Amino acid sequence: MSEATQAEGLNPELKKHTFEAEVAQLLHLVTHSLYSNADIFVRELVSNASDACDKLRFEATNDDSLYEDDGELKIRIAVDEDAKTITFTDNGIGMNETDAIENLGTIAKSGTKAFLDKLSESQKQDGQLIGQFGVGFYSGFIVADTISVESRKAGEPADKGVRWVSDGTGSFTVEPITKDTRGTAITLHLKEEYSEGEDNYLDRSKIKRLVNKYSDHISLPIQMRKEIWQEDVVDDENDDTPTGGEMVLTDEWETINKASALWTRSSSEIDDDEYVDFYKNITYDMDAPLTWTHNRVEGRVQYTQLLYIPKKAPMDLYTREQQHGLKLYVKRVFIMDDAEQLLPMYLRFVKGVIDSADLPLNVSRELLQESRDVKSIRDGNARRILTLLASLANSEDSDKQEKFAQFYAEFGDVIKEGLGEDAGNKERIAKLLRYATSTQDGLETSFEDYKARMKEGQKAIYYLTADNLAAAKNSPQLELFKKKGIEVILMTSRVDEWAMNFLTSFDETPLQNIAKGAVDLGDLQDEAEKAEAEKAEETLKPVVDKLKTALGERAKDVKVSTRLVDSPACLVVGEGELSPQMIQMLQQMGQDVPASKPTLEVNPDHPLIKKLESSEQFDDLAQVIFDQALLADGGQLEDPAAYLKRVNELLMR
Ligand SMILES: Nc1ncnc2c1ncn2[C@@H]1O[C@H](COP(=O)(O)OP(=O)(O)OP(=O)(O)O)[C@@H](O)[C@H]1O
Repeated sequence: MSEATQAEGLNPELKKHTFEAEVAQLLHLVTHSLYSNADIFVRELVSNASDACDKLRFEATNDDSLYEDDGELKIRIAVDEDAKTITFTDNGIGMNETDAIENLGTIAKSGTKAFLDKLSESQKQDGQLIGQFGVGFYSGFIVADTISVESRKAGEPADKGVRWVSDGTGSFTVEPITKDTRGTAITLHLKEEYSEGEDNYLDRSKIKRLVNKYSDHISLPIQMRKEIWQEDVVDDENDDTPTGGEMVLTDEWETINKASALWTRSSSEIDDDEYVDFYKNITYDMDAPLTWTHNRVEGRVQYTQLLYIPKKAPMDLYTREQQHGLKLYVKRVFIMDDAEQLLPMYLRFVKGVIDSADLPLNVSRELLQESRDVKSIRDGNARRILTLLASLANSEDSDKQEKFAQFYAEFGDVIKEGLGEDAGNKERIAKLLRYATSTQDGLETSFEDYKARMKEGQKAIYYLTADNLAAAKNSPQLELFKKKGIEVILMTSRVDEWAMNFLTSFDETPLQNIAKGAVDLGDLQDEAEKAEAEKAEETLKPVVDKLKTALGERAKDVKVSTRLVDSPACLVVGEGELSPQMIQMLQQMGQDVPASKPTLEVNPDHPLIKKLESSEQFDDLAQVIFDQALLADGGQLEDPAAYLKRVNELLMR
């Protein structure tokens, strides 16, 4: 702490102190780098005043007399245009001389000191960066050339008050004063440039706006003197033309914030209407939310989460520029909107508020990205939302089931992205997924339901991806499964194939895409069938070889199929390879995907394949069979005109 010296020629009790070296450095940075963020002083001083009230409330739990018959904690902001000052007054815990010297002359937090030391010269010019750590009280010096603090500590006599004054350069003075009221009044003597023109902080409406923007949810009343509209009084009896009135300041104080942070209240005291109103307030959604969850989370980081799931997906859910994330508060002080670090991408539709006392007040987006505390909040939020969804999905209550169905119709595809993004929650996400199947049309079969219906001896969950339900149901790949009465999950959304790359099993049962790799029905295939397949492979070998030559570069290979019943042929890609549709989709999205060729599988029992062997138009027929297999798979022909020409020629024979 600084050495006190007697200031010459002034109050004999006035003592001059020099700032701790780091404070002087910080003050220099604050005034030189933060001028473009000048507004923050309002937030910082209101937040300090609110903290001081919180501290008093806490101390008073053991000693009621600290309230000194003034238990109504509040913050007042007064503007004096003549003196060019703005004063923040609170009736919180207050400070005595020792406190003032200690708290306003040093930097208490070791982290801030370390941060300061690490900054390079150019970084010190960077307002964003400087704003990251708690500039707190010192932010007042961005706009003020002198700050005077008058304070008296709760429970101490009136003559133990203190006046602390500084111009924010190298030193400050303290002197004893008599102050009847408990608490602190901080007066900023505004610099010329902040008391006129665009940046005029003497403008009451500007201060009100800033309080509403940053501190609306401070749970104490923040008051300003009430202004009323005074009509111009017309004296001239002969002339009653209105000449316009003016705003007049009254002696009455009015509360300018809502003074209640919904999320800080216990959920048992909040009714549904309040939750819905608050949601509408923060989202501008006209509709009520589908559901919400409100919790105090204790653990490594303590925070309150109030998370909402909207009823409808926004138009821009899939555009990259979509604003998402939660509102972040630190100790009820608004920090930022759309804090995207607080939620994983696949939960970008969730709205709400996070309030943590463990994050620094001046936390920036960059800092959020690196913070372990933020990661732990993000993980907590993801788990909480997935649990909420699971409780809807598994509920016996038809209302909740209906809500889940509504949710799934709007956001089902987005949460599938989580399979790739959030490996830790893959199982939880997989449990929420619902599909149509070859035996059930509605989007309602879960992997769990499917497993419960699996045939005896079935070792895998079979699924098929296609562009739409009709294409999936008519897919040649499905024929053998239909014949054997094996249910297959039909996935028809664009993200399915991509998402399923990340999910290879569910609850220890492997998941198998029936259009990829060899069909392995395991115990569901009997010995006789296997023997027959081997025989067919042998007899058809000359045709298969000839097909390979005819198709050339188009097919990777040609094989005798065991999965076809009614169709002559189908296309198959290798295990782990991308389907032709997926390749096409990625290419449309501008991604550089290496082309990979499918294998043509032919049905040895189909008349068309049988006819091939002796056909004079072998080559044309081979191309047509390949093209049709591609069409049946939902693919697009490279040369539709050539295909039609071939088909027409064959028809005319
Ligand atoms: N209105 C006030 N009443 C009582 N004490 C105050 C008041 N304003 C500031 N102080 C004291 O001064 C200290 C320094 O304030 P400052 O805003 O610089 O840091 P902080 O509030 O501790 O940190 P941060 O602002 O980053 O949360 C506070 O910790 C508090 O002890």
